Amino acid sequence: MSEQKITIQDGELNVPNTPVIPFIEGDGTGPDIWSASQKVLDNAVEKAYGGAKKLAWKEVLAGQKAFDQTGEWLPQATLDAFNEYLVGIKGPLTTPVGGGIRSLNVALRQKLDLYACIRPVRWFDGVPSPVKRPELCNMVIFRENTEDVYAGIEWMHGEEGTQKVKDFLIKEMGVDKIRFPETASFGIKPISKEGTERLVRSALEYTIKQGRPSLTLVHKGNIMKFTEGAFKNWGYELAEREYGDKVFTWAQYDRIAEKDGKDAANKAQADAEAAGKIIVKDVIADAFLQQILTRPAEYSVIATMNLNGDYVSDALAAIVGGIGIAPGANINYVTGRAIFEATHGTAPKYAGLDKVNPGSVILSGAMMLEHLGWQEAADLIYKGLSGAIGAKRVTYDFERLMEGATLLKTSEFGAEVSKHM
Ligand SMILES: NC(=O)C1=CN([C@@H]2O[C@H](COP(=O)(O)OP(=O)(O)OC[C@H]3O[C@@H](n4cnc5c(N)ncnc54)[C@H](OP(=O)(O)O)[C@@H]3O)[C@@H](O)[C@H]2O)C=CC1
Ligand SMILES: O=C(O)CCC(=O)C(=O)O
Ligand SMILES: [Mg+2]
Repeated sequence: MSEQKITIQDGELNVPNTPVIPFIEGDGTGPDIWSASQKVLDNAVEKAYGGAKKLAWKEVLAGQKAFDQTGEWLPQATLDAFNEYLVGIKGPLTTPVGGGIRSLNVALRQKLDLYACIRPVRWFDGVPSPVKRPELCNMVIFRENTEDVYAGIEWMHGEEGTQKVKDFLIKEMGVDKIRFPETASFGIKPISKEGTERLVRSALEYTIKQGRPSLTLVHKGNIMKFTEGAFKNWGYELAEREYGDKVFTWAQYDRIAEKDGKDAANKAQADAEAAGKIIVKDVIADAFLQQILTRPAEYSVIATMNLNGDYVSDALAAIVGGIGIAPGANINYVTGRAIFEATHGTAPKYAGLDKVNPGSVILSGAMMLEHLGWQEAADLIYKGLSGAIGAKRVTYDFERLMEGATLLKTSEFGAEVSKHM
């Protein structure tokens, strides 16, 4: 079978039977996880299609391996490959704290304009959880992936440029609220209408397609009024303008309540729900983080900005069993470009030990197969993973919390997933 490129036409992917899929192995635990995951993906495709379809893997470099081999952390050839082949997958890449290179993960998302980070959070039967009813947590996070403080526009105290920024703020803009101006560093948080609208549109399209009941805009708009507050307002406006016949928003609720009273607003919402409309609502981020523990069933699809999405992803992953089983995708729905990756990082203390859970990358691979339209292969992965967990043959993260479980290495768990397909 000859290898071919995935292409896109009129917003639809054309997926050949042997698509070239660029992959980054990743830093830290990345190589262990990738090696196990790649085998699971290949086995699922082989079993689903009996050789009629095959993933043609193409390794591309990023992170430490790229630096060692090319002197660059993120070579242009890697970006070119993701641009050319459209759909790829990656292991985690290390980002130093407080200095050094900026995040390569963020750079990939920004340079390829992968504006939506989609992280489904669902519980697999038998996975140990810190809450009593983990099955009530069934959410899909749509995290804006290119803006916010992740733009990396910041100035370190004492460095060139910081004085200029401070002078501009204080002298030209009349800012008098910088508590310790002599020792302050500064950061900028850009949130745009375009960025918000394309993210919320993607989340709403997903909500409609999946028949989910609600979309919640998570923000800290009470404090950051013109960035996070604007996200909320632009989100509601977009929902009403483009999906008016399919949604009922809490902005509409407020307008009805103000004009005709709360009873009328409650009735309008109940009527909308009865008519199968999607409820578009919002919640302030700190309240959301407590309600995902106390009332998780009230939330379904979540749309939020970059930093909130990062925090919320790990918090929700913990509820359904932790970061070892938390997949994700970075997608641009217009260009068709996508890179699938786990929510977790490189877990450096476990690097090279063949120890950590490959579940997040395996499930990210299943998301990739679904994105390609290879649902049969994705379903085999869900079946295999459920089977391995059901047999209580799991990696350390689950084994330490499960009674009567058998401890497996990363590679052994991968093989166990394949066995149960
Ligand atoms: N997209 C990406 O590539 C990401 C990269 N990073 C980067 O990764 C590096 C390390 O970040 P850190 O904050 O330590 O976060 P990590 O997610 O790498 O690790 C934190 C903890 O999560 C648990 N964990 C992580 N991965 C797994 C796994 N596969 N199976 C089971 N448990 C797992 C471990 O918990 P325990 O100790 O309880 O065993 C680990 O100590 C940083 O440089 C960071 O920037 C971070 C997030 C995403
Ligand atoms: O890029 C990084 O190192 C961290 C990214 C991260 O935590 C995330 O995307 O969830
Ligand atoms: Mg994170």
